[in-house]
Parts: sequence; structure tokens; C-alpha cells
Amino acid sequence: MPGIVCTNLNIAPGQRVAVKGDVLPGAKSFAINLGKSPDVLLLHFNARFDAHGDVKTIVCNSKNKGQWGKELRETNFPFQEGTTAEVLFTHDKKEVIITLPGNHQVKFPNETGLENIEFVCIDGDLNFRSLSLV
Ligand SMILES: C=CCO[C@@H]1O[C@H](CO)[C@@H](O[C@@H]2O[C@H](CO)[C@H](O)[C@H](OCc3cn(-c4n[nH]c(N)n4)nn3)[C@H]2O)[C@H](O)[C@H]1NC(C)=O
Repeated sequence: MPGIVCTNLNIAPGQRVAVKGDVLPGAKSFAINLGKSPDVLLLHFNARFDAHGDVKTIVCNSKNKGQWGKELRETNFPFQEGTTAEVLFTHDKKEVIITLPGNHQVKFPNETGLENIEFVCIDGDLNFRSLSLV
């Protein structure tokens, strides 16, 4: 069951997007997807508490014409069940810079070459609170 979907956005390179939500108690996994559509994702940001064989691991990937790209894994996992979390995203033609809670940064290459972000959707165990430009 998909969560919140935001469309018709026009987030330009260099603008910083803040996604805030409540991580559910007993959370297994949540995903924040940014791009053009469900099948063209600049970034799929998947926080896995315990999912797909991963424990407390962030899996990032891109999607083009419905096909997954190359995963990037991050073991700095600053999310806790039952707390509010905010993740910041800044992108340009080269990469997406992800700022995690506690300000650790992860860089993910822009494989899609997408310039503007028009679509954001949140799936899984994160109750959406806000999406803002900061
Ligand atoms: C070792 C066996 C083959 O590799 C595995 O292949 C799986 C299937 O492709 C990989 O999982 C997918 O990884 C994708 C990113 O590369 C996506 O995370 C995909 O899930 C899409 C998704 C998750 N969610 C979601 N998150 N939380 C909830 N409730 N829903 N919504 N859409 C996952 O099903 C999984 O990450 C991958 N594992 C490794 C170690 O490569």
C-alpha cells in the first residue's frame, strides 16, 4: 500500500528537500522515493531495520524505465523506531547528497541525469509529517 505521493513538484538542482516523518514502533522498513515518476527515480532511499535480509542498513538505488540500478549500502543507521526522523536531500546533475539525522552525509550518483524532482513518495513504516524546501 503506497504512502504519501507528491506530484507536479518542481524542485530544482541545489534546492534542499526535507522529509520528516514518524518511524513506527516495530518498523521493518521505509522508503523515500524522489524523481520523475514511480518508474524514473533519481533516488530510492530505503531504510531497512530488518528487511530483505538487511538489518539496520540504508539501501540507496535509482530506477530508470522501471529497472533498478546499482545499490549503494550505508551502515550508518541513525533511525530509531518510535521517533521522528528528518532526512535532507540536495541534488544536482552529478549526485544526490543525503543528510541523515546527526548530519552524516551520503552521496549517491545521479544515474538518471534528472534535473528537476517532480515526484516524491513515501512507502512503509514512516508516517509522513512534512515535505519542505529548507
Ligand atoms: C541477494 C539476493 C538478490 O539481491 C537482493 O535483491 C532484492 C530484489 O531486487 C533487493 O531488494 C530490492 O531492493 C530495491 C533497491 O535496490 C528495493 O528496495 C526493492 O524494494 C522496493 C520497495 C521497498 N518498498 C518498501 N519499503 N518499505 C515498505 N513497506 N515498502 N517499497 N518499494 C527491494 O525489493 C535486495 O536489496 C538485494 N540484496 C542485495 C544484498 O543485493
